[in-house]
Amino acid sequence: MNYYSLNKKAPNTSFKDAVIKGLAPDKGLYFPESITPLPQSFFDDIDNLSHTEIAFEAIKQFVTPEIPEAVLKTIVEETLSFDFPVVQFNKNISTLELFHGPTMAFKDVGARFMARCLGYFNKDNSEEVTILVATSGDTGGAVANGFLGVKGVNVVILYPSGKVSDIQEKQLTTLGQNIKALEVNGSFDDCQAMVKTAFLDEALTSKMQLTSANSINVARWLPQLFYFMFAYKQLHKKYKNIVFSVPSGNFGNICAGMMAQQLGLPITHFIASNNENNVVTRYLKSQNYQPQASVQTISNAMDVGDPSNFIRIQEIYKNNFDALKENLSSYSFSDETTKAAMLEIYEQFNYVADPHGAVGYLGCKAYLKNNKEAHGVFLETAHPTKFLDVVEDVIKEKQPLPAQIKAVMDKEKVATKISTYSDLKDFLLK
Ligand SMILES: Cc1ncc(COP(=O)(O)O)c(C=O)c1O
Ligand SMILES: N[C@@H](CCOP(=O)(O)O)C(=O)O
Repeated sequence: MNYYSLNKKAPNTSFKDAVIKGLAPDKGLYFPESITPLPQSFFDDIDNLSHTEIAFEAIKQFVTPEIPEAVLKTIVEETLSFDFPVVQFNKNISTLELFHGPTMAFKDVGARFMARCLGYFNKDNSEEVTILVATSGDTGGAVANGFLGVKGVNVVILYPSGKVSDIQEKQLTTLGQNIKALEVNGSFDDCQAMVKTAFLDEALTSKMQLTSANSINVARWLPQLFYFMFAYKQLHKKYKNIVFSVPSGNFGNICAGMMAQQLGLPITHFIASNNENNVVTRYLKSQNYQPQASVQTISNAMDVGDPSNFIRIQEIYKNNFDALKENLSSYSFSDETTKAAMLEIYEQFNYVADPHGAVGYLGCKAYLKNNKEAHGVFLETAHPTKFLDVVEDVIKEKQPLPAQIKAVMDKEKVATKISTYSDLKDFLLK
């Protein structure tokens, strides 16, 4: 499959090149040249397909022939070595748990898939790649884990100082080897802007092959479309009118869901559930897209003021505001409302939600108020113990720690503090 740049000022390129470059030379995000819906028989037969068979069929057109089918099968099998269960709360609401991977957030799938694609492209170790990642909390840990020890790959993670949870910080600063962490005096948007600037800085790109493992990169972004198919498989016999509420920050996940819908998955509607970083909620009300400096919240991984992927969503809907509004609702919630929702979920359903999932739950409820016939699935995007302080404070109960969290708790943080783009450049050139 070939990809074009959404800035339309760079040549179209192959999947391989799009993955290795991350961002197009004109600073645009790559987007597939075509999207061919899957045959109806795929959806009719979905109950008989395993997760890996579903994933293979769904992503094949986007990555072949650069990744041969036999290799793709192995990549998908290795990527999806954990579960994606749906937990039903009642006849109107379910949650899809996306936190059963090694770093307990939904980023594990994209990071593991991309690591294997890059590993395949660099199988003869001919070219060293430096991966730059900006994280508001979870991408960093998932990428660190996914790329740890991968030959020929150096990973540099930028995270906003004091704005990620303690566990998230441990996950991205303690692995060592080919993983380096930079603690940035700024916000996630500052980290993301520095990364994008680096891609276009010839003084760097002439000396090293830089790429991204954020959802900018098509190999990190597209595998997220699997989740929506896995949920559909578990629910479609009971419910015909399925809507997804996606806790959103950089809008990669919800945009991947829209790609699943383009492939023919019968999703009735999407809900972008936001914390107070709500550029998209405001846009759907005013038709005026106004990114703003991010504010800090308890759902910190969604503290994004200028989401990268909204431009891909605009592309899917051909910049038609009415068509987008028909398929997407968006709501924004304060920390106080989010905490109240965490308590409500615990008391009513005996379920411990993390703050991001709780925002998704609230979005679901808001939409269902006027759409009572729908079944809402909110994505539980991270395990609650990644946000231990908030969760235990709200539900007033100690949480048992999963093995993945225990494994990093007592490790020593190693990070270099930086403040400006020139600090990043110096670090990379050292
Ligand atoms: C736990 C969690 N929920 C939600 C999000 C938002 O996802 P996206 O950036 O794809 O919108 C993130 C970060 O990406 C996250 O880590
Ligand atoms: N919420 C993310 C922010 C980056 O999102 P990405 O999907 O573009 O990597 C995080 O947890 O880091």
